Amino acid sequence: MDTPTFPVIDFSDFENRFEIIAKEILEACHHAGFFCIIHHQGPTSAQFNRIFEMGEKFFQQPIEEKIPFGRTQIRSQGGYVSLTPEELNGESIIYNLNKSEAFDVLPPFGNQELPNAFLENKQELDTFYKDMHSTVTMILEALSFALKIPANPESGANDYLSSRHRYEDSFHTNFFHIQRYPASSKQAKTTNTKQYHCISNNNSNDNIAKKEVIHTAHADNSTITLLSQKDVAGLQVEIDGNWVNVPIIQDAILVNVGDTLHWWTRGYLKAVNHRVLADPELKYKDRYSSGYFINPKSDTLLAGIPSPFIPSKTPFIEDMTTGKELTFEEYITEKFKRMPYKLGND
Ligand SMILES: O=C(O)CCC(=O)C(=O)O
Ligand SMILES: [Fe+2]
Repeated sequence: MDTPTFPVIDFSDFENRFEIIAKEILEACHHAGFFCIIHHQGPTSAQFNRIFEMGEKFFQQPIEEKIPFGRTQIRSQGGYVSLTPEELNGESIIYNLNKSEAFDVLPPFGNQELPNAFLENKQELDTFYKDMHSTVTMILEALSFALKIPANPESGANDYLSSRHRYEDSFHTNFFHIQRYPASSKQAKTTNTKQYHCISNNNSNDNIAKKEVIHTAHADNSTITLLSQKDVAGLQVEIDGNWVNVPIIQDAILVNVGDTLHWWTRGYLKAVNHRVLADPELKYKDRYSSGYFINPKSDTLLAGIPSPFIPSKTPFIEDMTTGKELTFEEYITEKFKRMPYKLGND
């Protein structure tokens, strides 16, 4: 069998080519669960690089400067995720099981306390955030259309999914995760090799030595995630049981289905495992990536999408059979209860 290729979807002339693009998105979400968009109207690589520069400025400081911004509970909102176990006021800071440190930026209108590296570029950051969300809206509208969900009877918009992920409702659910994997020449030795537990199946024949994996195989919790990797490759996605390398394409944005959308569409749209391997370049160069994790409003019922593609009845994930339909808040609480170990919200 041929090795699957990574889906690339061209967003040029979006309005006129809407139906074609929508179909391609649906096919990619149904099959690969992962794709990248090119010629889109969202942030460019140059804009992402500016955000990575802000991250770099923050990360390169001594740990004492970063600790005051630490995230201290599994579900806490925003802030610094450390590479090593650290404490803030006697509480453990959430630290990364992967070989990376991270900073989670919340949507701009919530007044998150930000370190200077971000605060001094607040306006640029806010614009970037909004632009990212506009891209999310375009993708969700296209998906609603391709899933044949009836349009809004008042406005005619395909807003079934996007109206449940409105920018102005997103403060407590969405976050932008900026991540730095230090060059291996600078890495301290860590002994932690625990894996994320995730709901999606992992049928992979994964015989890669653990030491080469710098972000273990997992599916995201989100509805969808918008990802970007800078300069140093290494991201792989599991498609049809094969690990497929995700190319770095100038100005492309990666998109993937998360567990919430997988559950919500009863498995029609797939949250697939992905991981990061140490690329040879990582020896000398830090690797940066970012993820914008989109979640629905807390009271959104994750059931009953009026689409002919989606059977209305649960259950399909054995683990999560509860006998009743769940809101996002109930679903995520239930999910975290069942997960022996979970880091951050991604
Ligand atoms: O670093 C990457 O390229 C991927 C990161 C990722 O999958 C995540 O943060 O959920
Ligand atoms: Fe991920």
